[in-house]
Amino acid sequence: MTDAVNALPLDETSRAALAAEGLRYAQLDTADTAAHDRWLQAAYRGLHFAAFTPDELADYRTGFGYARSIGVWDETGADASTPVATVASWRSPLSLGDARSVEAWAISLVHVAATHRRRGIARALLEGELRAAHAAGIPIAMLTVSEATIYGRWGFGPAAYCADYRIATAGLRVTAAAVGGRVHRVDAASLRPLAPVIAARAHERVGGEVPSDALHWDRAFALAARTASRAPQLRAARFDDASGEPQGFVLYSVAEHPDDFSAHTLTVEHLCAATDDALVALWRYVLDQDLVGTVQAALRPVDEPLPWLVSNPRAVQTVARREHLWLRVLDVPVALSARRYAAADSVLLRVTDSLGFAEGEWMLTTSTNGTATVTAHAGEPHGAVDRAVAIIDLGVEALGALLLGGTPVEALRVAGRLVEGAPGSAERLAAVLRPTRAPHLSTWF
Ligand SMILES: CC(=O)SCCNC(=O)CCNC(=O)[C@H](O)C(C)(C)COP(=O)(O)OP(=O)(O)OC[C@H]1O[C@@H](n2cnc3c(N)ncnc32)[C@H](O)[C@@H]1OP(=O)(O)O
Repeated sequence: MTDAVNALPLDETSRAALAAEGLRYAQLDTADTAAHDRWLQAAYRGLHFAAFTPDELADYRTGFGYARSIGVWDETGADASTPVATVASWRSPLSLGDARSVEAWAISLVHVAATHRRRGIARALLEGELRAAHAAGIPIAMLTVSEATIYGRWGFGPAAYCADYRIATAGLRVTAAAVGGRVHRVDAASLRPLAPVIAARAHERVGGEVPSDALHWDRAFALAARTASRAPQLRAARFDDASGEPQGFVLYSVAEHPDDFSAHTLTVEHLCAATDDALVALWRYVLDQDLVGTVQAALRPVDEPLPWLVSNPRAVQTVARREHLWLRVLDVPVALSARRYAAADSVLLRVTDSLGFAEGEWMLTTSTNGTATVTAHAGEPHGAVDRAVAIIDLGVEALGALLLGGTPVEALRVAGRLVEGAPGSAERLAAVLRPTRAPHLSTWF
């Protein structure tokens, strides 16, 4: 059953727009098992995943039932009971670093069947989600995307980035100083209960993280029907600090090299560290494996200290770097006042938003203790503000991109995505937003 906190009312504007097209827009009744199964099959088929088996459907019905699942049905189609479009959403904390977080509306499983594309169905779904979340007082919407070309038009901007690394480990030494505590090789399944606990601690250290649900962790640990066949390949290690407290873990698999038994490839499936010591110790464990020539790790932080842990920084190749978490600000004062800031200053943000939620002039005033106040700037028209204030004109998608401090202000200025209303304003905003660690999201949702 959809969790009560996620059961926001259906958006009437989108319902009417789709009804005018002869389409029924409705919230899925997750108590109806057959309807739920058809919705799940349609949503995942829309993303080109293989069809679910009955066991897999049972996992997903239970594991994903908390979400608000919406479908669009075409009663004139050959299979009228299967939705031609889907979207799922739920309330979730979004980490902001410095042990802070803010509530956000997570949006996922957006799909429109190939038979119904380019008729405005996705627009109705997305705008419906944004209006529903805004009406419920949720300050930010967020998603991870299939294509980076889709969501900017609805005010989302890329706010956290990720990198894929490949490390040539032959002859490579880990030069980082040894840390206290120790790494234990363990059964993957034994780690499963600890994973969300350690992840929650790790997420406090960085902006951009979103807690994973139980089904996600079951899949990661090869305990779900969908991934059970991977269990024999899955290896695990746990890091305990000097007092014996688990502070990190790594899940990995090793693929044999067809010709060279000393050049296998180790893939880091998930490395989670709640402390610096855990991070260093787990990377040491991974990189020190004999008979491995290559280590690869995807979806890692862009500021991973890997090159600085080893004897040869060039052995660490960044094979991909891309945007990962997209944010859409719905309530500027709540979104901006939730995080900590790196410097004291006053910045007037003049935000344009075609959907209206974030439109306005907002005064961000930060103090030396890192806190901020954000108020609607009711005073002067453009250009007549206090000369001591930095002034930035920007669209809501640029505001989303900047929110966690992971997108360079200067790059947005050069690209014309923001405009200085007073000289030096971009540099001042960058100083205010600078995070300790690059924002990072270690999963998809
Ligand atoms: C958060 C997530 O779930 S990410 C997963 C997104 N889903 C997928 O990638 C699955 C495959 N793709 C699809 O299902 C569909 O093509 C969707 C959902 C991307 C788009 O659905 P549609 O109903 O065709 O979109 P709709 O007709 O409402 O188009 C709205 C706008 O988006 C644009 N658009 C639609 N698809 C794309 C695309 N793939 N790339 C760029 N722009 C697109 C349209 O041109 C239109 O632009 P406009 O601003 O000029 O009006």
